Amino acid sequence: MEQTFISSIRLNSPVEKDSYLNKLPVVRHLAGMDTLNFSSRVTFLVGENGTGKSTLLEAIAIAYGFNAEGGSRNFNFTTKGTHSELYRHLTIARRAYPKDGYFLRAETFYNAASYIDEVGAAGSYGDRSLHEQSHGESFLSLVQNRFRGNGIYLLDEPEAALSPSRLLVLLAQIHELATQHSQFIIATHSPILMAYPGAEVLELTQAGISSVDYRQTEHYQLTRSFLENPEKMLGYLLEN
Ligand SMILES: Nc1ncnc2c1ncn2[C@@H]1O[C@H](COP(=O)(O)OP(=O)(O)OP(=O)(O)O)[C@@H](O)[C@H]1O
Repeated sequence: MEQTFISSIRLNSPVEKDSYLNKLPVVRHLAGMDTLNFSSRVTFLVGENGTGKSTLLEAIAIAYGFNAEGGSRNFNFTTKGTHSELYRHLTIARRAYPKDGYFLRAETFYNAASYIDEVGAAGSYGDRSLHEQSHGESFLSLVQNRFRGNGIYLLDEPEAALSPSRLLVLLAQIHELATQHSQFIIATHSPILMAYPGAEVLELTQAGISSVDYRQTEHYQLTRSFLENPEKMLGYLLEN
């Protein structure tokens, strides 16, 4: 088993009865299990839209000490306090302390970039304001310039901004950082990313959370069937 910074999480108290969080299968599942273990250097959270991947990742990030809207653990800004209360109910088992860390969310990346400009920290991000780069460029710039290794990196749908070739660059960066003793927990829909060798793929479904081979995921199977025979699938889809 590899040494990870976050080795497991558990629900330490019941979520408020009238909260929407109780309806999320991931929360119900956590309530019914002892711990959810993170034993690989790279863990993917996958599943259908709305299954609670971002909610879980955000709660892990806040409980670990990150700013709810993203950034390093030194970031301290809020533009819209929309995060859930789940973090209050999470206990995180830490096996070691990282030298670096970042919580990256596609949806609040713009606000994090503004904060970096405001505090004059662009030097650590490739010496160019992230706002002067395209979404994908700024995203990769962040990973290439700011992620230093020996760190914990929580990424929410990093593929959102990236072309397929840049996604492969990201995969190589993840590998380099993982071999430098980093841990990644990544919510994703990308069958390319989740193919990272040795990664654990945790699939969130209505039934709860299970560890699967990435080839078993709907993301992989649907993308593969489509690309193998687009005409067939489009025929079914569009015939009416
Ligand atoms: N403030 C809220 N009140 C009620 N329901 C909410 C609230 N915030 C989120 N939800 C619901 O929680 C569910 C889980 O949302 P979440 O963003 O975690 O899903 P996800 O798995 O990350 O989805 P996606 O793949 O689309 O990013 C969604 O069905 C969403 O509508």
